[in-house]
Amino acid sequence: MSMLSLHNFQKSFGKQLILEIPELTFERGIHWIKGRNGSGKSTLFNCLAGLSPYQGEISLGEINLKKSPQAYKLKVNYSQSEPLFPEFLSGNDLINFFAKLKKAPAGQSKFLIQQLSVDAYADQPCGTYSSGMTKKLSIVLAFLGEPEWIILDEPLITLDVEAQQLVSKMIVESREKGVSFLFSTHQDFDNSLIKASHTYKVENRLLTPES
Ligand SMILES: Nc1ncnc2c1ncn2[C@@H]1O[C@H](COP(=O)(O)OP(=O)(O)OP(=O)(O)O)[C@@H](O)[C@H]1O
Repeated sequence: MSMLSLHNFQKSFGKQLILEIPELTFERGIHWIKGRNGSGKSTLFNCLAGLSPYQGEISLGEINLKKSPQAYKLKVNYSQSEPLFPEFLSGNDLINFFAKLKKAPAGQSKFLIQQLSVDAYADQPCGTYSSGMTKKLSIVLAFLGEPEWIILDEPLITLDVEAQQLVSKMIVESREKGVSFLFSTHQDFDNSLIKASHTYKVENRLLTPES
């Protein structure tokens, strides 16, 4: 399992510089990124997931995201804060698609959809889902395959308490199997659920370690 690192990283929208991270390595573990709304957490995650262009380098061990995007994306999974899925596709359509893309082991999709009770609605079109149902689907997609890292933007928002506990349990159990995590919250939450090993704050374009 490899470390995730940034080197001379900069992200701008037009002329506006949003983030500047000269050098940073995320060691294996569970990393909690804090920051107020608009500080740049989602922008950072979109870059780390390979969904948004940036300047500088992002690497997973020896795998450079710009040079080997497919190899990188096989090992780094992502759930967006408020995901939008095509409303005419069903949860099952997306799960089957992602399972192939991420080379999911046999039986994994079934296990995950049962674990989060997504099986109750996975045959319905995504356009009919509540925000909590959409969020649970996106969490299932983020766990598919054999990722080394899973990035979860605001993993607990819009979920009921039971689902929050299930997702927290999935994170803790996957960590025990060696998977590392980056997750964000814009407000404090009870860290005894997820047990983050490192915390950071996004502020003034910088990502500063807190512990
Ligand atoms: N596509 C875009 N074009 C221009 N500016 C953008 C774009 N996306 C984000 N920004 C700006 O980048 C900054 C960081 O936004 P970002 O969404 O990453 O913040 P965040 O910390 O994730 O907050 P939130 O929790 O509200 O999503 C904000 O000032 C935002 O206005």
